[in-house]
Amino acid sequence: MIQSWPDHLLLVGCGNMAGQMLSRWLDCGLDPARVTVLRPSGRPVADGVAVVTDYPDALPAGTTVLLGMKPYQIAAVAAALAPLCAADTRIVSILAGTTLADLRARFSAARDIVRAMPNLPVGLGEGVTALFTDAATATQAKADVAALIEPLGLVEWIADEALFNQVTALSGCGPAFLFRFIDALARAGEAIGIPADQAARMALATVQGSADMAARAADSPGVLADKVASPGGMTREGLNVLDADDRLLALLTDTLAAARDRGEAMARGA
Ligand SMILES: NC(=O)C1=CN([C@@H]2O[C@H](COP(=O)(O)OP(=O)(O)OC[C@H]3O[C@@H](n4cnc5c(N)ncnc54)[C@H](OP(=O)(O)O)[C@@H]3O)[C@@H](O)[C@H]2O)C=CC1
Ligand SMILES: O=C(O)[C@@H]1CCC=N1
Repeated sequence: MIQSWPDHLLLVGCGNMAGQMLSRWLDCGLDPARVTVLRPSGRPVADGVAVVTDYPDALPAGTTVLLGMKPYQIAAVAAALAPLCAADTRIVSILAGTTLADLRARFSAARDIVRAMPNLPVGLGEGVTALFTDAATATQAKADVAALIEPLGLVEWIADEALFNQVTALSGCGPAFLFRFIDALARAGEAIGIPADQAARMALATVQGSADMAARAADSPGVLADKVASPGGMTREGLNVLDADDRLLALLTDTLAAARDRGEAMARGA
């Protein structure tokens, strides 16, 4: 597709997550002169990107604002930013646990508000971003936001905001769970006698190769697992441990549920 970028993009906060999004956009051709980053530290971001430590007096017409600070900072940010917003200011929020209703209440002048939940691999164009908005957001704004997010990887519109904490648990938090898995696979290898550095290399490459293969395969991951397992062989014995009482499934379900519950608590202001 031919990428059409916002004329003006203001990032409020540019840390781990928004920084990855911006890095990918710049790699894909976004003109840095269109970007302003507001961050208290004033730390430089990238060549040509303006960094400010305070809000401008006004926003250029049609500015797209990416809210990329921590969720608990929304009240302070909205107090300073909302008076600068007009009907044509587009707001994209990546704040976990911050509902569209909350954003609409705080940015009442803005018509187009979209919740986005990216994950860290967006910096490679291999991320996942969930999107949600409501009927008040214009169709063109939805399309423009989707086009902005598209270079980051998989884009999934979520029909029901009630599922937003669930998808955040799966894909937003997911990289942390998978990094933990890779680490645990390596440490388990070490525990059964493989030198630590070799186990770390082998665990990472095994996960990378398996994910790449699963992404290209016609078979589902569940079927692929069975293809690795020779009847009466080693893999089946290992799978029997993971599968006993749905151990791995139960562990991951508990993991996602805990993350989801925290999102719901954050939405209640906890
Ligand atoms: N980390 C992740 O994997 C994901 C995070 N998110 C969401 O992204 C958001 C940011 O998380 P993350 O990037 O991890 O956090 P970071 O701590 O890495 O980044 C926070 C950013 O906010 C800036 N900031 C701090 N105070 C203010 C303020 N008062 N006004 C404006 N900006 C401020 C910081 O500035 P400075 O750089 O100057 O310190 C920094 O750039 C959160 O809302 C989180 O829910 C969503 C999906 C995944
Ligand atoms: O931990 C958090 O709250 C955010 C949301 C998804 C990833 N990081």
